[in-house]
Amino acid sequence: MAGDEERILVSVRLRPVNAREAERGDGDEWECAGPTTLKFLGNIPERAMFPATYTYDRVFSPECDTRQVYEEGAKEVALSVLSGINSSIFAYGQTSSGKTYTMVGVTEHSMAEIYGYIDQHPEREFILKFSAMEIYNEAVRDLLSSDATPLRLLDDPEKGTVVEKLTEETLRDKGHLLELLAVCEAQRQIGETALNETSSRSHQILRLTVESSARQFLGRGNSNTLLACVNFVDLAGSERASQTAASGMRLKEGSHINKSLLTLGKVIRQLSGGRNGHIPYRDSKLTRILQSSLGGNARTAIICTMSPAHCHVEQSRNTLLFANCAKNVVTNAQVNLVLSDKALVKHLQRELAKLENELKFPGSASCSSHAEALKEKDEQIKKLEEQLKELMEEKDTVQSQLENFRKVASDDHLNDHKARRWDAHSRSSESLPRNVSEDALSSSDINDLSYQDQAMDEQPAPLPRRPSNHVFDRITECQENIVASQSASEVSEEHCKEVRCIETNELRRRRSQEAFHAHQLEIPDKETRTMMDHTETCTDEEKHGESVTKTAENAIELYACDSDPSFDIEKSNTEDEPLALKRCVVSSRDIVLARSQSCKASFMVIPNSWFDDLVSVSMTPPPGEFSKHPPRRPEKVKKSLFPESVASDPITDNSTGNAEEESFVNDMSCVTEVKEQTEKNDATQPKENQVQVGIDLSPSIMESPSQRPFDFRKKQREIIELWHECHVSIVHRTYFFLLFNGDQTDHIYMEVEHRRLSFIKHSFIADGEPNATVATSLKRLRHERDMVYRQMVRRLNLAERESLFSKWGINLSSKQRRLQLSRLIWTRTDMEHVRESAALVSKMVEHLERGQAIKEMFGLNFSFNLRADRKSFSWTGGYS
Ligand SMILES: Nc1ncnc2c1ncn2[C@@H]1O[C@H](COP(=O)(O)OP(=O)(O)OP(=O)(O)O)[C@@H](O)[C@H]1O
Repeated sequence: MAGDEERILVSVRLRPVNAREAERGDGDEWECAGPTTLKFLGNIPERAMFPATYTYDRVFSPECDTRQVYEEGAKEVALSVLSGINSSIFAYGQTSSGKTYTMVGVTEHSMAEIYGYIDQHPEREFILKFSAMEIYNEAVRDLLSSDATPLRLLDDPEKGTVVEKLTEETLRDKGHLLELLAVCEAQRQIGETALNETSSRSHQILRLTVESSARQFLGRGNSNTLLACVNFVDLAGSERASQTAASGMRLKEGSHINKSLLTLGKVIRQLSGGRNGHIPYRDSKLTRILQSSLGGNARTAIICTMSPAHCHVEQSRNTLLFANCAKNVVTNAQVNLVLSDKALVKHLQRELAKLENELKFPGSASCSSHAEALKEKDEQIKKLEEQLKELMEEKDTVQSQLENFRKVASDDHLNDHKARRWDAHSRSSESLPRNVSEDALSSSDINDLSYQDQAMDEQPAPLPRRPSNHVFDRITECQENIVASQSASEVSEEHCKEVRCIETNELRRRRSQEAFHAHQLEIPDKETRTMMDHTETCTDEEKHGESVTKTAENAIELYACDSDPSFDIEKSNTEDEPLALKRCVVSSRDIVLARSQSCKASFMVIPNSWFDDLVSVSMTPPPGEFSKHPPRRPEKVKKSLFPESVASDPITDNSTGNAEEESFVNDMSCVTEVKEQTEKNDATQPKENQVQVGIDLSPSIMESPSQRPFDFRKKQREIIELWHECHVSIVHRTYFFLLFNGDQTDHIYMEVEHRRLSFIKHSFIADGEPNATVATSLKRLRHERDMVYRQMVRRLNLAERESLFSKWGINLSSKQRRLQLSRLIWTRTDMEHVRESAALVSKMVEHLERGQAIKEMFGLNFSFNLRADRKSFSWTGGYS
């Protein structure tokens, strides 16, 4: 319990002149000028440093009896023991000044009052214990024991200094106490000095311990006990040895007495100036034992006794100086409450709760620094956790890319193998659509294609013809290859086909019939074969040839580029026309669009099943395996794509199988063209079939872009809407949006994009309801948004991010702001939103700046798993 600071109660008692002094006529040097003032009556030398008057808490004149001294100078302090407060009463003064005389009286009065208090408080149970010791020649002796063996002092962590084996008698009653006091008096070292015939040669400490508890709580386990002790200390004389004419034993006693008193003086002086520095309690037995009473947990009263004699003026002044110091000493007495086990548990629980509360709500200054340190550490941990999370996400992304890369490599290996097989077959005799996945194109594939281009440029030779008797064998083999590779390269394989449309158109003029026939041959089911048989037996071959030629011409018109200055179709003769067309397509875009990875690029983010219908045609298994790999709607597709009006072409039948050229012939590429021609040539063809294959064959779509004015804005808006509906890659959207800005040369690209998206859109709902590819597409889109979300930290500083958040209406105080933003981009189709989305995504993707990105990027692969030897997009490094 917290105590109150108070100063030592210091009083001075001036004893009467004794017989010796009176006999010498020595006395009356001092006068009690008031209850607190002592005045020196003698002459003070001019240069003397000591004052004439002294003020203390109480000054007792020679006329005051010990009762008054007790009442006014000790009682309050002494009786504190009944309240659980330690207390000490000292008597300090030179020999024969009346210390023992005073302390005996004070002790007796205190004991009497204590017992009187006990008698007045029957509700409490008191236990009184008494012990007594003396310190003689710096040895502690038990005054209640006949054994004069010095006692050791021990340091107890709770009690402080304790005297080992000191007898402590539990008082039965007041009479018992008086008996013990008598024993102490008898045991105390007494000797005769020149000043005192019965001089106390030791420091005596009588200790009464009072323990009290409320009777009503006794035995319940929750009672509180007050425990304190009061010391009555009768010090040995503080005089100098010379003044007592000491010699021999007395001189030795004097030196020890003075040692303890000297230390006591040091301690008092030290304490009087505050608690700064070292307090030499341990320098003497006296100060060690009384340490708690000297500026500690005790109330203290010092009664300084002095002789009025002139001959003792110097000692009297020393006593007064000691008193002056003592009155400045501050003590901090506390109530000593001893808790029962149960009460102790309760108390400890309260303390624990208090400490926990301080930790939770650090309000005090002592806790604030710890709380700040904890907060700082928490923030550091949080940052590290975020960094770790981002690193883990990056790791997952890289791992995913690696797996995709491995998959592509595996596909490449497989497709290379197929390609080699196919090339072998092609070179040998036949010309069949190449169904090798573009997605899995290896560098050798690209080289092969380049070679093919070159070969075509240099050798626009007459179209080869295939022997009809090998057709179905080749189809079967091709389909086997396709089925085998389907699972590995399904996406790219299908996606490439659309772009092959563009490729194929270059050759349309010179080999439209072969290509057309090749597609016919890819429909191996019974109905198709019947149809083919029919066409082969058709006698109107010329008519059919014209029809096919017209189809090819339309296709060429669709992709013709008349804006390129290098293209001079008028200069081309008939044989050179394919070459000229090819040049047109190539030179107009500075790249062989047909050769690009554009198909994969654009379609990598588009689920492969968007093309399932068409793939089912190209991948239709041979008749014997049809049940294993049933096409989804082979009959409808077949009817749509290969109407009975399509007749066999003897040229096709007689194809010789130019491998390079045949590799350009793609089943899918022709599908659209054939559809166009079919639409035009066979007006009776049911519209139903067209819709069922998921292609919009409306005139607006099928019209060649070169044949109608180029309304860029309108087309752009339509494409943006389609992007949104088809959940197209936001990177693709961004690239496309930034690359194509309305140049005339952009026309064809936008037309292709528009048609592609229209086709995808219809594929989404080809079965009357959104198919599973929508979910796949959305999943990939979400993945892209996640990448954007992560890139924001790298590409944008805090200010830029906050500016963006504000611009996009994201509350700066909300959580997951970057995530919110990533989920917002490209979610609307208004131009302002589109521009901002494109700007943001381009910022996240390096090197994506208008003008810098060449337009061939339209055809590049925006996916993350491209082979290293291709120019590809990378989130971390732009294009590599
Ligand atoms: N106030 C007093 N009134 C009457 N007599 C007193 C008073 N004070 C002391 N005396 C007497 O003076 C004598 C010495 O007193 P006392 O023994 O108490 O001195 P002391 O300071 O204890 O000396 P020492 O240090 O040598 O023990 C005693 O005979 C005592 O009766």
